[in-house]
Amino acid sequence: MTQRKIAIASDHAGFVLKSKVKSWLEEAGHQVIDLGTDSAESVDWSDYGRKLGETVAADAEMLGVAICGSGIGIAIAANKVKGARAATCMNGLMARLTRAHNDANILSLGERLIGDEVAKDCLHQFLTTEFEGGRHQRRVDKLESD
Ligand SMILES: O=C(CO)[C@H](O)[C@H](O)[C@H](O)COP(=O)(O)O
Repeated sequence: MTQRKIAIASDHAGFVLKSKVKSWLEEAGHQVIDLGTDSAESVDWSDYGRKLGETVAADAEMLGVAICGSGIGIAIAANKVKGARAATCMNGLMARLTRAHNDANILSLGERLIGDEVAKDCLHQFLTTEFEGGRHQRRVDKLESD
């Protein structure tokens, strides 16, 4: 697998899975930038989603992993940032398709909704699938037109 720069962020409800994701990615040789949160103390997904969106959107080579309880709130926050394309995924097929068709640059996971094996499969698919371009590029480009 190509080694990547991967930023990760979670709220308190995603903190445990974020710690595991960090280990799995580092074991696989990826460079991980951990944007927090750093404990299970209650924080706001809106802050961490924005921070992750800004970090990933600023570097075309970077991918991101966002985690909250459902994977929804933190993705909504990341997607407010221009250039961030976060997709909440519940299985590996969704993670593969959002890379292949949407050129998603942030995988969003819900710690309260999926187990470790599903999370690992989502990560694997997300990191090993290339954007297909072509007709999909035209659609993604329209996201950036004002
Ligand atoms: O944003 C969410 C809902 O889409 C996440 O699941 C949050 O992690 C959740 O709302 C946090 O809830 P809590 O009761 O404050 O732990």
